[in-house]
Amino acid sequence: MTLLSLQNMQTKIEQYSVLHDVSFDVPEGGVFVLLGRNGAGKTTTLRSIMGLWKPNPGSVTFRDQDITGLHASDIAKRGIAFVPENMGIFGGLTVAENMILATANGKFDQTRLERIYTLFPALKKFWDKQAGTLSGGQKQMLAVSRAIIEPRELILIDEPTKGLAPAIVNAMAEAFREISANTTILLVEQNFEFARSLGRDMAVIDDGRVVHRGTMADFVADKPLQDRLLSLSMFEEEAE
Ligand SMILES: Nc1ncnc2c1ncn2[C@@H]1O[C@H](COP(=O)(O)OP(=O)(O)OP(=O)(O)O)[C@@H](O)[C@H]1O
Repeated sequence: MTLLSLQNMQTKIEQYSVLHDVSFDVPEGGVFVLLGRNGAGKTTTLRSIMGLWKPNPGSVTFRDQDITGLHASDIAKRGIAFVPENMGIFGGLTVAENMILATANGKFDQTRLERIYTLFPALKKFWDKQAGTLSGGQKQMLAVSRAIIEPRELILIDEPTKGLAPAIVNAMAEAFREISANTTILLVEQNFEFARSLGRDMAVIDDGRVVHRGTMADFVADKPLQDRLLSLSMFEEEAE
C-alpha cells in the first residue's frame, strides 16, 4: 500500500527552479531510499514534503489525503517527522531537555522511551549531559530519537551518516532496521553501502528530476546504471 505519493512536484526557492519534476510513491513499511549527486534536489524534496517549501504545481499525498502546502506543524501532527541534515538539536540543552521538547505535551510515553534506550544506549548514559558535547554519532542518535518519541508513520531522514565513523554507521543501520519494522523511513543518503543495506525501494533524483525508480535489488545489480546516475565508480577510484 502507498503511504506517500509525490506527483509532478515542482519547487522554486526564491526565483530559482530547484525541483522540475519529482514523482514517486513510498510504500508503507521498510526503508525507501532517495539517492542523487550533490545538489540534485534531495533535501529540497524532503523539505517540500514537510511543508518547509511549497511545491507549485505538484502534490504531496499522505494516506490518500492531499497535504500539499500545509503548515509543517500540521504535517507533523499527521504523523510525519523530519530529521534534517543539521539534526536540529539544541546544543545548549541536555539530552533530556531535547527529548522533552520533542514530545507533544511535555510527557514521555515510558514504553517508547525504553525502546529508545534499547536502540541507543548512549542516550541513556548521557541523559543529563549537554547535547552540544555529544559526539557526532550521539547527536545523530538524539536527532532520530526526537523523531520517534511520539508515534510516527513516516520519518524523513537527511544524510544521517555524514561524517560518522564506520562503527557508528553500522550501529545506525541496525537501529534503522529496527525502527523501520514499525515506521516507514524515507532516507536520503550519499553513503551507497549504507543505503543499499537498508533500502527495499528507491528513486534517483538528478537536477531536480526523478530519473529512476525501482527496487534496490535491481539497482544494485545494474552497475552501468549506478555509474550513469551516481558516478559511483568515480568515487571508488578516488577512494583507492
Ligand atoms: N536556500 C536556497 N537558496 C538558493 N538555492 C538553494 C537553496 N537551497 C538549495 N538550493 C539549491 O538547490 C539545489 C538543490 O539543493 P538540495 O540541497 O536540495 O540538493 P541535495 O541533493 O540535497 O544536495 P546535497 O547532497 O549536497 O545536500 C542546489 O543547486 C542548491 O544550490
